[in-house]
Amino acid sequence: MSTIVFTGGGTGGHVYPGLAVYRELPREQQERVLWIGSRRGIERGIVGDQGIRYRAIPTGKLRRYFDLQNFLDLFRVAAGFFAAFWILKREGARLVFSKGGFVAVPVVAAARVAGVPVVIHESDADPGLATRLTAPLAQVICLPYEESIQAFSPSLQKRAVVTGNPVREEFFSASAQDALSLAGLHDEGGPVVFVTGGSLGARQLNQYVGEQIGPLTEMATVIHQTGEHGADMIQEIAAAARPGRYAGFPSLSGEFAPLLRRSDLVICRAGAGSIWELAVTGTPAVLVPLSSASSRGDQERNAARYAASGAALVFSEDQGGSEALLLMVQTLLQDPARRESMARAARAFAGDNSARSIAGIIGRIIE
Ligand SMILES: CC(=O)N[C@H]1[C@@H](OP(=O)(O)OP(=O)(O)OC[C@H]2O[C@@H](n3ccc(=O)[nH]c3=O)[C@H](O)[C@@H]2O)O[C@H](CO)[C@@H](O)[C@@H]1O
Repeated sequence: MSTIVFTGGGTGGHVYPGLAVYRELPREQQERVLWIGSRRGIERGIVGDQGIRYRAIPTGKLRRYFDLQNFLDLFRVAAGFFAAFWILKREGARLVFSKGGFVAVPVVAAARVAGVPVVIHESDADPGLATRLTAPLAQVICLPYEESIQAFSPSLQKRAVVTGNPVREEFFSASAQDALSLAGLHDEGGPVVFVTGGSLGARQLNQYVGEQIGPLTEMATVIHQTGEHGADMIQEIAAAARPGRYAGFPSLSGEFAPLLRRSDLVICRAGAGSIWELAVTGTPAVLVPLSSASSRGDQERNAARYAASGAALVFSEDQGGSEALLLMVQTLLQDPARRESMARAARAFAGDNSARSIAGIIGRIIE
């Protein structure tokens, strides 16, 4: 029986939506899935935990600036291409589904040469480099928004389908009840603020929490996901928090969806996956996008697009420091009617089950 190959990695945003699609496939198709990722990327652990077969290939980063590493990486990408080609042939691959990230580029190129149909999905409002490189090789290009189509040439636009962003099933079904106990806290029934920096954590959010943990925990119970790089600060922040009102974690897994459901407000980066999970759980948010000075600016555009729906507010560095953010949080926590209208806007934004639509596209191609 031929294999369905999933690929994608580098950050959680290029892995979790792929898992959401995987889980919507019929069981007999799930059993045929193999994930191709990198040797050391975040995807290896996440995919491995799901019991999905995994093969690693060499990968190189695609930088937009000049660096001597680029030459080395060219060889790594070429090695990745041949490794992927060999895997696709040996497995008798029937289809490749790419969730993007650098590792996906040689896999999609190999699929094209091997004559294997490719479906790709882009999460961000405007396509990243990997999507721009792989779109011409794809049979179907799945995009989050109608206006995302404009980024492609007229011939590629014909292959584009607007699917929204796939969110894992647990975000639809999670219950808020007992969520705080999963974080080791007693639920007093008061407001809960969840601060999350996305799959890699966010130093800036960690700094804000560190500076304002006293007043924040006077207003609410605070759950804080720091990223691995912030693990060392958790103890110090906990010591400055009101007792019983703070729990910090480098990363969360099964607790994530229930905690989103229980939260009255989330403060987070504006990664595409994070935004769609907020939408599905109907959780009001303050988005603090990674600035265009330190990224390609996708989070600023994601944030602006989502905030325009009324589901979130955007806080940017030039609005002030942690005191200004605290004020915004306080204003929202004191206004339940406003949060209720934000929650309604969020749920309306989420729309249909995107993972199911993409699984349907895959199913029709491999029929
Ligand atoms: C710094 C960076 O490059 N960020 C990009 C990355 O964000 P990032 O990798 O953070 O991705 P998203 O915000 O899209 O999704 C984060 C995912 O990680 C999960 N999660 C997070 C923390 C945790 O402890 N446990 C956990 O499971 C969330 O549930 C979510 O599914 O990919 C996104 C999608 O292309 C982009 O929009 C972001 O700009």
